[in-house]
Amino acid sequence: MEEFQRALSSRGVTVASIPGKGRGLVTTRDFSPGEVIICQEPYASAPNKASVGLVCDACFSSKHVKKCSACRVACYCGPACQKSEWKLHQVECKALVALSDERRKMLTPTIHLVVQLILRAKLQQDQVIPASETNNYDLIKALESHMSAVGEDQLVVYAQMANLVSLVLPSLDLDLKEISYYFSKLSCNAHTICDTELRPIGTGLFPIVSMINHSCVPNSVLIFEGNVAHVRATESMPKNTEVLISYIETASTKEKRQSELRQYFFTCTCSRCLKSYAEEDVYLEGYRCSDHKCTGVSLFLSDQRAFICQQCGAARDALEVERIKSGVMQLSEKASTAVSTGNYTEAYSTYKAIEQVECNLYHPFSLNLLKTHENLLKMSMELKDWKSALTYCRLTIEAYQRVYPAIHPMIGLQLYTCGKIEWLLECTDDAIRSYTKAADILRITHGTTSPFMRELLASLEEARAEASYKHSSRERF
Ligand SMILES: C[S@@+](CC[C@H](N)C(=O)[O-])C[C@H]1O[C@@H](n2cnc3c(N)ncnc32)[C@H](O)[C@@H]1O
Repeated sequence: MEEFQRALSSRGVTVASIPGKGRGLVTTRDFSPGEVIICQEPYASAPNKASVGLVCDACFSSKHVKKCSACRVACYCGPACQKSEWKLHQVECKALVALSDERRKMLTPTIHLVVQLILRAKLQQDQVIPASETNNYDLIKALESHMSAVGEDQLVVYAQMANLVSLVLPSLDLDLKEISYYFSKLSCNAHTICDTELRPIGTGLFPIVSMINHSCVPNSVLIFEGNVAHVRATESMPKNTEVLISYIETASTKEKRQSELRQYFFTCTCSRCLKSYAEEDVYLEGYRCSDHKCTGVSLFLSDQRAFICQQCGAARDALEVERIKSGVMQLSEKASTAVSTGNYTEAYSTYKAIEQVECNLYHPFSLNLLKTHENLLKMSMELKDWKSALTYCRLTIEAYQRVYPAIHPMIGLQLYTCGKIEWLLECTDDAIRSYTKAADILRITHGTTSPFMRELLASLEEARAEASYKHSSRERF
């Protein structure tokens, strides 16, 4: 631990005991917005089901990926990644080749992650592969597992999964109880690895990042480049500030956030969660007043068995609301089927029907309506209907600005999409405005050096050049 703390202190952070939270990561110097607090490669990582075979197992790049010719499971983007993983994969490869087709099917991403973790630990202990002060087995051993709080049913699942791991690695003398601990550790310490546009592509265990506690009003953000974790400050953080990220989607009500956090065995006490009456929740899940001229929000009052508008007192029959909601559910199923079969025209018209019903049912700030607008944006983009796409993109940006803090990657990414659509529609000045706003946010959350950011900055330059060309042509003629 001393070596670990020494390595951290050179990065301007330390691990400290935080009342009510166990350990936490604390700054030992000032950090400004956009500064990288931690950058770390995973101790172990595995692509998710949708990305297996499409991304490199070593770096998660999706370019030039080829399968290992022996096991046909592991994938690499080139000789450098294959070589860097070879000592570990050599052992894994033999185990995979020996597996029957039936057993190969059991190799889920979580099992794969634990196999990687066990092999790295063993090879580091045998000094076959190097360990470092910030990426070694002692740090994994010291991670919180909450094993004593895990319920009976979950323990049975962990035991079954441990058994599967031992079937994949029969040549190792594995302690099944210890493997169950790994699964429990992963459940409260592993992070979902997302691509730059925040689509999940895998899971990884990062020993320093695992020291960071959660807040629903975080001061930092975790973004990945490939499978390398980057934690950046999203606000000014003076020395002695606890680094806080969000483990969950923060655009949801307190009840939903607390329920999602149960997997981590704590109750969040951030400023949002401490509010006894959260006005934002009322709007996020609220219904529209039956009088459409009224902007109030209706809440279900059980004693009156009706939804009552909090502004004008108008009542809405609970049974009628339930009937409309079940109609929306049926339409949603129809839309999902249309999406999965690639029938985007039908999906678009079904989401339009949902939007119409929801506009009459929910308050305009409702998360349900936001989801429908996100779906309509996706479908219009699939159909290359750029005008509709622009309408829905702008609507979602307005909603994101209500539900997220000003510096949030989701707002930056949506502004970037908006800029791209405006550019396609030849609305150059609008595109410049959207790209500029996107860059202002994303240079804080994503930094400036990744290919993704270079692409955004190049698009902004191109739009500016086009605008000044148009401007100068107008002056000339
Ligand atoms: C990824 S670890 C973070 C480091 C951890 N505190 C430790 O001591 O190892 C996640 C665990 O930290 C604790 N934790 C994280 N955020 C918390 C919070 N806001 N309040 C209380 N406990 C928290 C929970 O025990 C959770 O399962």
